[in-house]
Amino acid sequence: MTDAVIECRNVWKIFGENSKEAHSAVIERGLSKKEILEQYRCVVGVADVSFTVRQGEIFCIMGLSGSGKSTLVRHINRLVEPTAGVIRVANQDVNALEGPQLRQLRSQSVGMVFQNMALLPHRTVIDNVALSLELRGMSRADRHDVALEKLRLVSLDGWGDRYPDELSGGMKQRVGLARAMAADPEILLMDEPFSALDPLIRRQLQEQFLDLSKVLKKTTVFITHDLDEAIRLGTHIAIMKDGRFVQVGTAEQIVTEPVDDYVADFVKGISRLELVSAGKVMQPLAAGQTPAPSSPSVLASDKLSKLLQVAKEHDGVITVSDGKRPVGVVSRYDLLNAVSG
Ligand SMILES: Nc1ncnc2c1ncn2[C@@H]1O[C@H](COP(=O)(O)OP(=O)(O)OP(=O)(O)O)[C@@H](O)[C@H]1O
Repeated sequence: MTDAVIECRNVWKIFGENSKEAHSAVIERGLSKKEILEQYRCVVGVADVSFTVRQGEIFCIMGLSGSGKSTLVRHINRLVEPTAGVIRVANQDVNALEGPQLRQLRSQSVGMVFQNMALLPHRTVIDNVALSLELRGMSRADRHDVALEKLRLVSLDGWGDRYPDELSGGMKQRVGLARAMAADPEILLMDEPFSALDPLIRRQLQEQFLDLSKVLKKTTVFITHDLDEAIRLGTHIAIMKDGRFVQVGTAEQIVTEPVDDYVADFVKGISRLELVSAGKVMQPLAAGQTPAPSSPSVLASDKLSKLLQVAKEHDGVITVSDGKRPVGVVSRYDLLNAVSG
């Protein structure tokens, strides 16, 4: 599709001197990460990963430590070169970019936000935010205008003249976000940007980021260890293991249809109430079947929390409609089953 902003096709990253031989061996003989290490002294960072992120989407990548998340994401601005595969950003082959085009990709098209963003301690907050604009040669007045606007977006107006060590951890992260946005990149790569923060601040920053994302329509790849965060933010979620994508889908798909025990372990204990929809848990109506007219009705897109509310007030089955006509029913048994997973 034309609105794909990031496309990765069959990307492999194998670290080590014999990476090409190791890559051929893994393609021909399907060796595991462990076997590649033993036989070729190479580490598989990313194994045959393909994905597309469209304009305005937030693509979340999850996986245990060492599963390859950071290595994969760093291919997008070519901080890492692939052993094989193609990475396209805004229809450009990233690995074919040279000198000025590559610099442009890194400084203007793609912004990065990390956990513990390093701010420059001897610069004020506003001068930290305006850094990329200064490097581009923008005048002081103009870059301060842009930086002030970005500080406002992250609710830090009034803090521009302070120094980083006067700010809390959460405020520093917000300055980091404002700095990334001041460069106005089309793409944001976020590597666990909120994970060092306490849960309340983290939640606030997530909400702020979601709001900004809707307004600014940035295309984002977001690494997180926290499934709640991925569910809250992600248009799609990918689960990685040993360099591979084990499953890619919406939060609802990942939680209700985990493809294996590894994914099932990730989603264990996640509340389904705001995630799973009536359409997913209903029994479809058979041809000619009509639900009792007295049964209460919800929409197929309504979540389990809504079904529970309705079930508190009515004993019988609940009708599910597509907005025009009934398409299924949910019994108490179906509902309890869906809530307990
Ligand atoms: N420069 C490197 N040289 C050799 N191996 C590397 C290098 N960078 C990463 N690796 C290996 O690649 C694999 C993936 O690492 P990566 O840092 O991408 O994982 P991650 O999922 O981001 O982990 P974490 O959640 O801990 O940040 C690991 O086995 C790691 O040891």
